[in-house]
Amino acid sequence: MGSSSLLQDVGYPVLISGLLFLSSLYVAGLAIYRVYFHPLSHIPGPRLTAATHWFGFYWDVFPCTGEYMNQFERYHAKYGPIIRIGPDELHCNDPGFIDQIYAGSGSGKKRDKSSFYLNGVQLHKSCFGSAPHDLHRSRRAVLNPFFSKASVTRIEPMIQSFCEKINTHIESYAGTNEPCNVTHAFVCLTTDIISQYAFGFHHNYTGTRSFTPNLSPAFVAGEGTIHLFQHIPFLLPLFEAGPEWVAKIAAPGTEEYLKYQREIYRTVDDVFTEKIDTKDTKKQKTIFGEVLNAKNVPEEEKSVERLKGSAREVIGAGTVTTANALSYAVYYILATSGVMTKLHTEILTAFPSLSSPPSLALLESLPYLSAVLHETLRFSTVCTRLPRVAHETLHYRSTFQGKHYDIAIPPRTAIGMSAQLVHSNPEIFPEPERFWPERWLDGEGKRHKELEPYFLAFSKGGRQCLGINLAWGELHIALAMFVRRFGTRIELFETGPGEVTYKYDLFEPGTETYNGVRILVN
Ligand code: HEM
Repeated sequence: MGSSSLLQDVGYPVLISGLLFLSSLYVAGLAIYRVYFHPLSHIPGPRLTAATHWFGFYWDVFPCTGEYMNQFERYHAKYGPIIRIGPDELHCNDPGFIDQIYAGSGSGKKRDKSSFYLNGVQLHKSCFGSAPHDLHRSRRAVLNPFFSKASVTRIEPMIQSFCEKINTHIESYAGTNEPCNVTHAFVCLTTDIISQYAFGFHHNYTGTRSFTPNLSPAFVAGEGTIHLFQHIPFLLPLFEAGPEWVAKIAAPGTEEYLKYQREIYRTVDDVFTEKIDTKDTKKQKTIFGEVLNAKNVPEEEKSVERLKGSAREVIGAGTVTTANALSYAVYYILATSGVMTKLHTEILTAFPSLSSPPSLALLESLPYLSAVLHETLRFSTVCTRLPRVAHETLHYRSTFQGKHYDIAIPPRTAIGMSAQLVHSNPEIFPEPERFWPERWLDGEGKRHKELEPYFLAFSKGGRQCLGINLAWGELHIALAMFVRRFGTRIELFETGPGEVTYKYDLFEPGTETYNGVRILVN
């Protein structure tokens, strides 16, 4: 019997009903399998999260945006330290398990990234986007030397000169009663620094006193799409290949993100066609010049596609993160009684002459500056859950909130830990909502290291932030130069806690208003 005679016999309504019935049966069967027979079925958590990804979609994509993470605390309170937050994903809220989840390569343990997580950005040709452990290690080895402490020390004068440039603009606001947006100032600063270091040239975002244009709106919009693409990955290549006007209609603001991305790709093309000379070893060394010159880097790691991936990750990861932290620092220093006076006094002693900034090594030895920066990063952290996929079985055996748990997590399971939850854990950070730099200092005012194991701002292990030394360098130099120059002459302008309290998991903290931290200079 042909298909047309089958249709004539049963008719469309019956056929469609049959298909719907079979689909429902499949969906129900899959849900039952996931809840009762899946290798993770023994892990506690709400049934719906185990049964379907659409639960996460509901909280993170539609009708909510980036709010799934905010549910975890109450799930943990109900179900325990390790919970199932998706059919294939777990979340842990016990800081004692950090070293298991984020084990370093030195431990001999392998950690992949989860493909669901990476779907959101699809940076396949980068370290960040390399899911398998070994591939990640080999790619990271190429970039590691450029982010060592010694490399950051070499570019200190460059960092200082960009800081001086933005501070001169900020100075021009003095006495005008005109607010200056320091979030935008710091985004311009970090963008020019990382571009200069990567390519030996920059777009001069630090060139205008209004700090516009800057990449802040592009990043906010771009990060807003990550959850959608995690759930519906085929949309991302379409978005990236499509015209900017389509992006503008579909999700206003994302066209700016596309523009930024295309600009980076053009820059890498210019490097390859030698319009930009990164190989001139007499000039300041650049990341891409060094990679292309290196004899020990395999040729396939020098391909244009590979370097586009790296350029995107390095420029993307190295801008808004550090700029956010700097602007959060300014907010908390000005909003918390006594902090500016104490910090200004410490910095003045180490930095007596405005025209000769001290070395980074000296700045890093200042206990209160270090405490202020750590306390800032406790709030201004990458707020998403950063899952890792262990190759071995993980055994959680511990007492959590008075109850003993013995849970075996099968190999190749994605499990993450939200830095935001750890950083607001009152057992580790008493009065977590309070900005209190002294928690990082001992009774004599010296820095202690007791809280270091719970400091997750840069994540931990083999996939922790590649740019951690550069970030610390920029944070110390920029904040010290800013506070030295403006100290007690500045005040907040129409900036409340909504600007620095994040409500949404948009990778970078998603805040209520996105106006940025604004100040008046007297
Ligand atoms: C305060 C500033 C910064 C914070 C809080 C921060 C935080 C993080 C975190 C949490 C990760 C782990 C992401 C994951 O697990 O998927 C990460 C990765 C990364 N960061 Fe940063 N970051 C900062 C600054 C920088 C800077 C200045 C750079 C410079 C290039 C940078 C480059 C990277 C790269 C390339 C990765 C991917 C590393 C890999 O997968 O091996 N970051 N960062």
